[in-house]
Amino acid sequence: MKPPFQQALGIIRQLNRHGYEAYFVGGAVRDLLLGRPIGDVDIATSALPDEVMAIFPKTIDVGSKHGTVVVVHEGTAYEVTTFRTDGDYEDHRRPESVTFVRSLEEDLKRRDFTMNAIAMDEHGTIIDPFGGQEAIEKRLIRTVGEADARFREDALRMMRAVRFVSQLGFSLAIDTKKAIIANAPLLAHISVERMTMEMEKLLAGPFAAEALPLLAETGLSTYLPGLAEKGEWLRRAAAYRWPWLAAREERWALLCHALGVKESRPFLRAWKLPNKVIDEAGAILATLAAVPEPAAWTNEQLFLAGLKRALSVEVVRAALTGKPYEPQHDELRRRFAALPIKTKGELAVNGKVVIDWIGKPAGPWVKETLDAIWRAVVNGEVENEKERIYAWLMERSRTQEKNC
Ligand SMILES: Nc1ccn([C@@H]2O[C@H](COP(=O)(O)OP(=O)(O)OP(=O)(O)O)[C@@H](O)[C@H]2O)c(=O)n1
Ligand SMILES: [Mg+2]
Repeated sequence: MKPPFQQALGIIRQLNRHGYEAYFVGGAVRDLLLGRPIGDVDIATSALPDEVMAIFPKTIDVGSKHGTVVVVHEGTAYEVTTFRTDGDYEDHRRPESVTFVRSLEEDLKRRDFTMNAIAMDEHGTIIDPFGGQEAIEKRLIRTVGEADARFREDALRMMRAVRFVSQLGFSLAIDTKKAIIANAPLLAHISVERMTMEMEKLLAGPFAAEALPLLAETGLSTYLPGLAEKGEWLRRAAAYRWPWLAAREERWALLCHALGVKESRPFLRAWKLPNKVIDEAGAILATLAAVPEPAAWTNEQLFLAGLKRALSVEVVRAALTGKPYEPQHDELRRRFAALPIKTKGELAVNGKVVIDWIGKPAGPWVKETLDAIWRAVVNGEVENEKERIYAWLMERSRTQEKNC
């Protein structure tokens, strides 16, 4: 058996030895069949949470009420979840209570999509009662059983469907798509945080250009933060090279640009993103506007942006225009390396030195003077050396006096 299943096999065997059924389930089995990199390995079992905790020496009760116990096995944590059907759904979010069942098939039946409802036993045998493998072969995202019911249970599944389109390049099965269109308003019951997690996976997928217009086509965008009026823009977002982007800040910046968002801050705040992401995406957009083409970077702009952000700006521009970003990146790296200083901290003088030289009490003039100094250094007008800067500063005040 392949890693990482091999490492978790001991848990399945141990449960089997105690007379319980146990299988690998969910995304890991799907990704194994797809030949994709495998994420977290999840295990489903007929053993009740207490029974699981009694068998394994190291367990963490992360939600035994919902059936989930974390088993720490050879240093790795695995979620082991008792076969269950979800109880009553309130507000179309995941349920308050669950009912434990003793059959695998009942457990698989409550899952979202057929490709996610496949199990694998300790011998690597696939158990696929709902045609998940067939859906994978046909590259289709199809709900297990009645689509309306699956989306009413947890409305976030509709976002998951479109996110899988972006990650896998699959299509939505006709009935599944129809049900999303019909149930899209239920998304209003879902917390922004959960929507944002799906949106970030969607934006990072290799097929984001196909998934974004689908948000508009299905009507989901009507219920997403700041996207209600952006249907036409989302359709046009298909033209951009989303997979070229490497960081979440770049993706959110491109989304703002692609949607014609005038003020990125309130838009990104509505998605409840961390301030660091909001700030960086805003800074990328501001610099993109200030530097209208790759050849237009001044030394000062490059210094202020720093190399990392400058590269982000060019990759976002490239994603918008479709022109390759490598030549711009090479040029920016070369120019940044040639800057005499990379940060203001590297300046040979500081505020205290300048106050000593000029002999005036501290005030806004200190920052103004330091700004003039780093600009002169970055532009090659003066060497980053104390005496040279002193001479340059004296010369500057002479000319300034003359001009007054
Ligand atoms: N709203 C949801 C979320 C999850 N699941 C089920 O729980 C499994 C694990 O959920 P999760 O890890 O959230 O998703 P994955 O499908 O594993 O996707 P990823 O690769 O992003 O983890 C899914 O495969 C699916 O069977 C579900 O039925 N409904
Ligand atoms: Mg998973």
